[in-house]
Amino acid sequence: MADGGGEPDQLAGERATAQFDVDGMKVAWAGSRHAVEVADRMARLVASDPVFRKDTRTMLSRKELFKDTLKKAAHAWKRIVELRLTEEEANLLRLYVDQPGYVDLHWGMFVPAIKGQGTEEQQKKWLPMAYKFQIIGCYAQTELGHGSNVQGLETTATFDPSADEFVMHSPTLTSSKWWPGGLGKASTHAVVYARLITEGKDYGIHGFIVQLRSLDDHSPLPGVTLGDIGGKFGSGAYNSMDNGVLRFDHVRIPRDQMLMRLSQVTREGKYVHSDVPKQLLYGTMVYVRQTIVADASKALSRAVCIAVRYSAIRKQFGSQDGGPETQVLNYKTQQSRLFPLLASAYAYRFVGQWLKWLYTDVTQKLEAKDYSTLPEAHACTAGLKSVTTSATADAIEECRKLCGGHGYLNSSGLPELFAVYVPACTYEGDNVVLLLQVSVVLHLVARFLMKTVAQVATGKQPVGTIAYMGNIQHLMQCKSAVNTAEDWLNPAAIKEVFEARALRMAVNCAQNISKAPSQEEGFSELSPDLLEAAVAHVQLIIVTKFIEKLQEDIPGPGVKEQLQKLCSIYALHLLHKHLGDFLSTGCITARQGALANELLGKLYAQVRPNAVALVDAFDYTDHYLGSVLGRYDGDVYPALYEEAWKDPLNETVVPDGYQEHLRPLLKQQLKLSRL
Ligand SMILES: CCCCCCCCCC/C=C\CCCC(=O)SCCNC(=O)CCNC(=O)[C@H](O)C(C)(C)COP(=O)(O)OP(=O)(O)OC[C@H]1O[C@@H](n2cnc3c(N)ncnc32)[C@H](O)[C@@H]1OP(=O)(O)O
Ligand SMILES: Cc1cc2nc3c(=O)[nH]c(=O)nc-3n(C[C@H](O)[C@H](O)[C@H](O)COP(=O)(O)OP(=O)(O)OC[C@H]3O[C@@H](n4cnc5c(N)ncnc54)[C@H](O)[C@@H]3O)c2cc1C
Repeated sequence: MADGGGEPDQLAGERATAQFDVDGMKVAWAGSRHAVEVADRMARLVASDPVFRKDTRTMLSRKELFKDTLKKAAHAWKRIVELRLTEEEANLLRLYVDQPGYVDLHWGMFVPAIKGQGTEEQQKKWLPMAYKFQIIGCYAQTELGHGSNVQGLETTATFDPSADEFVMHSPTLTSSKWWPGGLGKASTHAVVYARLITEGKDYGIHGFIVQLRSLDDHSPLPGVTLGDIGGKFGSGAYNSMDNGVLRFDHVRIPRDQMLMRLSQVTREGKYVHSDVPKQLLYGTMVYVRQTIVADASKALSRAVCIAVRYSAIRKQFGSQDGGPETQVLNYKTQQSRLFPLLASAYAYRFVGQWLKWLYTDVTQKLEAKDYSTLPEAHACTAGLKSVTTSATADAIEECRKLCGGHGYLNSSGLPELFAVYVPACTYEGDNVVLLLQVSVVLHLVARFLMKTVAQVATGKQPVGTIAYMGNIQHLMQCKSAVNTAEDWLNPAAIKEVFEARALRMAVNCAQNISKAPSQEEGFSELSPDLLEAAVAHVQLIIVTKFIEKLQEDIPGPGVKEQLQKLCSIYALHLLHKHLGDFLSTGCITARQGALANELLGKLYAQVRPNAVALVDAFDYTDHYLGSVLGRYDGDVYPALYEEAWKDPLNETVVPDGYQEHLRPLLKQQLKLSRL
């Protein structure tokens, strides 16, 4: 339809200008042809099922929304069982249902916590029940008074040897468990983190499996107080989740419900710690942080897909001589705001795939009792979770603005996407707190290297993602050789300046900390700088993993070439954004910074004819996108128009409240005017 300026054929035209094989790009994005096929099948299965409709979700009351979530979760499970879906298929089906709910915590945290921290015997007992949904579990760690500081949790689990039981208790208001998803209304069980006390001694935080609700009528068990903590940011959005509050009043559980893989309490009440590092208690968080990084690319690519397609449809202003209006995607400002986000979506996708590999590798090593890579796994998951979620939340909001006024409508899908996504900056570790964890590692390495710089060639070399720091002698004094804008296309030139920037920032911090009266004071004083050093290090990891991805065989005409452009855009837009870091650490000159910006402009122009095809490669159904602006067919205006009429306000022509509030007001004003 061409009525009123809406031109769906516009997207067909955009697709025709693509200079690469979109199917090949789908494979590069998904990771394999098999992954494309399964994702496509599950997405279509969900999209074609009326139970999974979500177009009126933002108009539901909290109670209706929660009930709708229960219905969808139960229906999804029914389909998973009926169709005998594999674990991979079931996870994808749940992803495409796209409604946060208790199942996310059941599969995402309760089951992994038992797998990671339970003994074989405990796994045999609890996992089959969890796998069949005979019990529903959540992850109850955070308390009203303590979230980031896990060591500060107050809930107690005191061993009573006379009964061979633990007594779970919430001694203060601030010890109430507060936030756990699925806890408020749905869960029957929880893995509860509490201070273990035995023989009068406090042994710190440990995990316990606790039944909360009756399996007959779902009522809370004696001594257990449970509820939902209340409405959250945005309409629809994360309000489908029953984040909950939990208090214990001397609730007894059998001793064997303490998760005992890391440490045990004997029948007599003796505390025994096995030879595994204590930090494995945090293993579930490492697992989830890794999945959150992979999810960042999904959320970001959805927002970018909407903004790119709509920008190709939307037209504003004509040429001076009254010619047709211009697609807003042709404006250089729109491109310079949007294409770095498109490039970031691909960058996060590839770093997410790498992180999954790292996590699997570390897990295998842990099983073989090799704990050497645990700090690397912690620093990478914490840092990448922090940087990718913060950037993604900002990017979704930027995409909303890129869609102008219509982006602010719920029907654009962007307000809800933002509201669902933005707590990722807080949950599973506040992003600042997590970056500080990374900076501790960087500071230690930088301090060590500064001390041993003379013997660094013979000394113990840093490995993994901090290996570059071992190249300290070169990186502290190197000068970029870039002389033309095109020189910045060389991945080695990019890598060198990102490494030098990250290392110099870490070393500067370490030098300044060493001048402070104590390391603790120095660390506190310098913490804003340490955060920036950690960000520089994490951005280096993302850039490096993108470059490494391009060294792989990537089939499909033109696919690798497009990815090379996106990789350059990703790195150079960061260089442009953080120019102050690169200049102040002396890694590049002002002229080299200007050359990078010059190249960026050229790259945007090269991406422009491919932009729509690059978002098509994400392979999202209209159902999953949930946006009238991002429709595959580009038929935006009729859809926007139709969507408006679905609003409950439009159910009557004259609004409710007219008789009580509008009519008397209007009549009164009329009378006054006649006086
Ligand atoms: C089906 C598949 C789908 C899966 C997807 C599911 C996703 C579902 C999404 C649902 C949505 C939301 C879920 C949200 C759930 C939550 O939010 S759960 C609660 C999360 N809470 C936190 O993240 C708390 C953050 N705080 C911490 O992690 C720690 O307290 C902190 C690391 C900040 C500090 O730890 P401390 O022990 O107090 O202190 P330190 O002295 O700093 O550390 C001691 C040493 O331990 C090392 N360390 C710390 N953490 C880890 C870790 N995770 N792994 C390994 N090592 C760790 C640290 O480096 C220190 O080491 P050192 O002594 O220096 O060598
Ligand atoms: C939607 C949602 C779902 C959640 N789901 C769960 C769940 O299923 N299970 C569960 O157990 N928990 C859950 N949580 C809780 C979540 O893990 C915590 O909110 C999170 O870990 C942050 O802790 P906090 O709330 O104590 O923040 P705080 O630590 O109080 O943060 C407040 C401010 O202080 C700053 N700050 C804190 N410490 C430091 C420091 N050392 N240095 C500098 N600045 C600092 C932070 O950066 C932040 O700006 C959920 C939270 C949300 C929002």
